[in-house]
Amino acid sequence: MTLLEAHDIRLVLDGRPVLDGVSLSLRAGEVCGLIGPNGAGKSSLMRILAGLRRPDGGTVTLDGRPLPTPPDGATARRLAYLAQDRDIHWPLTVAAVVALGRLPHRGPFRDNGARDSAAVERALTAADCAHLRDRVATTLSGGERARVLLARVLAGEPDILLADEPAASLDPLHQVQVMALLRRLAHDGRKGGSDGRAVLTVLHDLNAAAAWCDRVVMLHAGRVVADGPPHAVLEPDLLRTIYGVGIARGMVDGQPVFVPKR
Ligand SMILES: Nc1ncnc2c1ncn2[C@@H]1O[C@H](COP(=O)(O)OP(=O)(O)OP(=O)(O)O)[C@@H](O)[C@H]1O
Repeated sequence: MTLLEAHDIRLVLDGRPVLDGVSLSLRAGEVCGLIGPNGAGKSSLMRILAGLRRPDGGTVTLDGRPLPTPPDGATARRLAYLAQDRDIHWPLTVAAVVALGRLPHRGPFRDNGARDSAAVERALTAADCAHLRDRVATTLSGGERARVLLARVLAGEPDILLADEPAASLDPLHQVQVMALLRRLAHDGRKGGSDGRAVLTVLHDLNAAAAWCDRVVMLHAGRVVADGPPHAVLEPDLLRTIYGVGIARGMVDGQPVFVPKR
């Protein structure tokens, strides 16, 4: 079942085509990786799918209806967006930053109720931030900040998560934890609500894309050039053409590995 769908999206910035006829559908129960070189248009597409930017052409639908842009309350409860930018500008405690993720559920002028507090606790634990709860968020390391901002979107308990490079500044343990978390979020939703849940995540790490994604969409120069299972999209000839560097593919302990060649 398709939850979120972009059809023939076009975006022009500073007179330059950034997205040129992009179509992509996100289905319930899947983790879909969005890959492609720097400047391919990945973040621009994510912002359009999150309802934060209007495209110059094409349509985005959520549950078959036009996506409100900017998102309304019902949309914000269903769909969350984790931006690539990991800055935290407010000198709030980590617990307070994560609690902001409940805003779509409780409104701006009410305190968190028991259900909100429980969701915040679950999110702090899931993103391995519980021990940071009383720290002032602006004093955290880059990786710690990244996990806190992930916890903030998880606290909103979204059905659809759009995550822009969620594991980019994380150490190997936390990379694995975060990718496993995204996979659980999408796959466990299959068993739960009738509509299910889904994750679309921008990744530069091809190993992570192969290990964790059900499907990979490759963007190049504002166009989708491949869309399919990881083994089909992460194909050495295509990777060399798109990235402009040879990338060796092998298997280690039953897991595909990708190594850019010197
Ligand atoms: N506000 C803007 N004004 C003009 N050009 C922009 C603007 N935002 C993005 N661009 C350009 O649009 C193109 C796509 O940018 P985008 O951030 O979507 O790429 P990306 O695939 O996410 O790249 P990266 O992997 O480096 O994060 C780039 O060439 C970028 O310079």
